[in-house]
Amino acid sequence: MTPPRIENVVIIGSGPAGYTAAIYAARANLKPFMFEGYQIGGLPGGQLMTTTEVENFPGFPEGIQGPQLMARMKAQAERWGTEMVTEDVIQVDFSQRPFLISSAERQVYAHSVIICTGATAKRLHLPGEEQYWTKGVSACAICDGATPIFKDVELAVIGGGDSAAEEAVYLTKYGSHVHLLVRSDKMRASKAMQDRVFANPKITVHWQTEAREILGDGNLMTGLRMINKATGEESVLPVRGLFYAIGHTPNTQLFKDFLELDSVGYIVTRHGTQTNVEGVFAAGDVQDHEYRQAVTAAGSGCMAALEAERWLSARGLIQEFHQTETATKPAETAKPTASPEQEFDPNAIKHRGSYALRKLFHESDRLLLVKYVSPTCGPCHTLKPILDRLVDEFDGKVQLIEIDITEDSAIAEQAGVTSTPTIQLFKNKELLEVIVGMKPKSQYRETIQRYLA
Ligand SMILES: Cc1cc2nc3c(=O)[nH]c(=O)nc-3n(C[C@H](O)[C@H](O)[C@H](O)COP(=O)(O)OP(=O)(O)OC[C@H]3O[C@@H](n4cnc5c(N)ncnc54)[C@H](O)[C@@H]3O)c2cc1C
Repeated sequence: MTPPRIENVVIIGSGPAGYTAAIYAARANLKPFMFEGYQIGGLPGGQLMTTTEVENFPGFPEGIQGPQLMARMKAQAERWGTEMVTEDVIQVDFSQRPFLISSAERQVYAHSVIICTGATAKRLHLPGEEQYWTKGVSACAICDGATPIFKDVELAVIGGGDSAAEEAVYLTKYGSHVHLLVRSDKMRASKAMQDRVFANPKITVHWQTEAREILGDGNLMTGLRMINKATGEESVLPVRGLFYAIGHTPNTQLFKDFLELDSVGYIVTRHGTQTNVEGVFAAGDVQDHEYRQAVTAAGSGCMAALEAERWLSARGLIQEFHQTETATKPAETAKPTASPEQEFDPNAIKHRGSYALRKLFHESDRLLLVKYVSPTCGPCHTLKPILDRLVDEFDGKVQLIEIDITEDSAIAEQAGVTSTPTIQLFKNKELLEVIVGMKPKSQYRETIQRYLA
């Protein structure tokens, strides 16, 4: 029997920390293996897949969309030979060497592991929150506060700790007034932070107050319904922005039996990114409750890869993989593309744009999978490689058409698309099923199989 392959390094998580670790490990000829994640601890690409403009990542003076930034990091990690699978890790065993890392689809052995599973900002899941997320509602004032929609309007922050106090003060730079909603009759924030809040004439603290509902005009948030728990009185604040500062949950559930965690569940690291288990490193938000920025996560991802390489090298465990010529060659500039009419091939499996959709809708006798996406939609980026691979499994019986709703808004409106990703299945001009949002991979496969049967 062939012994199982043992990876030099497995990276768990694909936010800025994971991709940066992958770039460094791959360039060190370690050929890292990455579990990008899928659903359990956030999207592949991490938290920035849920935001729009990122204005503070160095190198992008004009700003960059979160999903675009992550796509660039991913491409860079892939270019240098990182092997990636879009799967969640569901179990690890750090008590044995090599370590064992398992997803629902495979088991991987590794001499070293870099954990970059990030943290998830806590949300209250209030009525209206889904609808107005990124349209007024945010979990990161430092990231989103300077966005034009928050300029010179009233804003609200929920929370009573240091982050809430800091964010309220920070937001006074942009908003006309900031309302701080504190659940109890005192704040947990340090005395110094509280003093800054109370001394700021642009902040009103609402004690013993809880938010109940986010109101909006269908497009943007316009208000917040809240209740004073002491008096029972309900009122509406005319705020155009709401920032949660109620803490983060680190994605460390998987590791609690093996790694030292602090009192709130973050991985404890020493001398950079080392955990209490030799050969296991942690980088990014999963071990940092203080800075929680893309650039600090990327920085610690770099440190973890360098530390893993040194650790492997000191123990003679490295199996080197040399770079291919393609990786080391600078990327070619894209060639000009032909018009949709010239490009259209009725027999192709994958298509893009309204021209292809119209032609296939009227002329194809195959099952059509129409995927509506938008450039700022994180889950859309995640779904792309998954559906691309899936339609290949069906030997040409399915055709996939991608519609970017920002380019083909009329088509999207006609199709009744209100959020992305939306998948519509058609056969012989008949709409068979609509799937909204990102679902488990098996659901897409089963749905296609059902209509092909
Ligand atoms: C709305 C919003 C806007 C933000 N804007 C900015 C900004 O403008 N500038 C800035 O610097 N920072 C911003 N931040 C903060 C920034 O996104 C984070 O600091 C950064 O993404 C942390 O990177 P990370 O790699 O540590 O983790 P994350 O980005 O959280 O990535 C974690 C990764 O781990 C994966 N994962 C989790 N569990 C598993 C598992 N079991 N198996 C496999 N994979 C798993 C997830 O799928 C994900 O890929 C923002 C955050 C939010 C929420």
